[in-house]
Amino acid sequence: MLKVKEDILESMLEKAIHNIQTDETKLVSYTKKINEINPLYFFEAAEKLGNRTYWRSSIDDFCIIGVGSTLEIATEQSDMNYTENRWQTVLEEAIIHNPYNVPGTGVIALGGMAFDPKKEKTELWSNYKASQFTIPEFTLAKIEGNYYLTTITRVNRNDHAKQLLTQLNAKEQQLLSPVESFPENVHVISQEEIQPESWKKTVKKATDEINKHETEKIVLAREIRLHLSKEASITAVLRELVETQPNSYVFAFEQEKDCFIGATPERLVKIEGNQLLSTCLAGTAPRGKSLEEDEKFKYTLLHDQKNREEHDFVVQMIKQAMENYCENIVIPKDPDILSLSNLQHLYTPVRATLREGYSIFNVIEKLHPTPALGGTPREKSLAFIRHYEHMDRGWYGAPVGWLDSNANGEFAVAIRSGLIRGDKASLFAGCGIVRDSDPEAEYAETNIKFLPMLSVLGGV
Ligand SMILES: C=C(O[C@@H]1C=C(C(=O)O)C=C[C@H]1O)C(=O)O
Repeated sequence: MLKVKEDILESMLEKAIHNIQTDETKLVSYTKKINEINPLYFFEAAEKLGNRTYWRSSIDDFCIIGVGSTLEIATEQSDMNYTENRWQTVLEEAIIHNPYNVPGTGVIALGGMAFDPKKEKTELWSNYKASQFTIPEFTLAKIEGNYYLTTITRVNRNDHAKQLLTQLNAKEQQLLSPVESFPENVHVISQEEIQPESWKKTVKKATDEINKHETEKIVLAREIRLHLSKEASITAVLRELVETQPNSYVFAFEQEKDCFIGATPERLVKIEGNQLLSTCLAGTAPRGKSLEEDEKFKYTLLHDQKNREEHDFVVQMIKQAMENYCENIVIPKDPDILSLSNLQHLYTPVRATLREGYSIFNVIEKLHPTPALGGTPREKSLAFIRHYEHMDRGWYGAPVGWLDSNANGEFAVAIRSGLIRGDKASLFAGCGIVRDSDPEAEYAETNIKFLPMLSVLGGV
């Protein structure tokens, strides 16, 4: 990876074009600080400049927006080798100017993957690959009160630096100009649950399977389909998610006319330098209507054997997975509570030091799917889901996130999410089934898990 000192994009472009001998292309990446800008205004202004990606962290003042696509790393293969190799090659050949040693700046890829590439893909997810990462043409990063704009251009030997620069400047101006009006949000006109009774029967089937000692935990998800009052404005939906789900990651991945969007509380992995953070999240209770009731639910959740067992499957699996690539693994003995707007979860943070030679790709591959979204044991529970679940999860329940050229990155598990397609939307929610799960209670739990998305679409 060649780090150049020139801080003028034009001379970088000229030099890159001049040095290209063959038919190859080169990435030129230039990062600068810019004045404060509302990320959602930037997102809105980008509407006509290609697919957009939005990511806001659950705990830090950290938001990234990607606009357009300079390069796609996409594959229908299920392992991460192709993506990792391609990403490494891209970085080795890139010319990068980034004077800020801040995670999330410089060359960055944003993307996600399918929950289970072995499950047949339906038309619903036709625009999303089994693994798809975008290196955007423009990236806005808002990090701890600072604003960084990165421009990434792909040049070939026939390009003209001045011409490229004029085009980039015009787009940049469009992105940074104030938007005239903020779009209005939609509301739900009609709502269809996909086979709820059959889903409850599948829950029963899962508990039978568990009682036969075939498996210990199986996570089952279901879908609701919405008809919206008009084509949804992704900016408007994001604005409401950001406001209503302060303790969650808010994400949106556009592909053509579709957008996978949500607000998930579940971190899969965060890597900064060699410090790794993961989260075990499983076990659910509603929020109380009064402080007293809320405390009661919290206490019951912390002491409920079924929920503790469901949670512990995740803790044990993540611990084991970490042992492959990490040292200094620190896991609290007992879970804590993570309170969200609509419900609360048992929560155990996992901290560790990533050993040298391992990357975020290795960790994702080992962790996904954790028993919070798949089950225990992994292969048997996945086989059950593949066979009996009447839906195409697509990217729901899978890792989504970002990584940068300094090997930092963060991925969340894409739950509390939905796929918006114009004036239609599919929302997804699931829950962990264990020995004594009751189909009606699990059904009720999934109804609460639909709420974060359903409410921002004006459905409640
Ligand atoms: C599967 C979902 O959530 C997962 C399942 C949970 C549970 O069963 O208690 C809790 C948090 C998540 O790990 C979902 O929201 O769709």
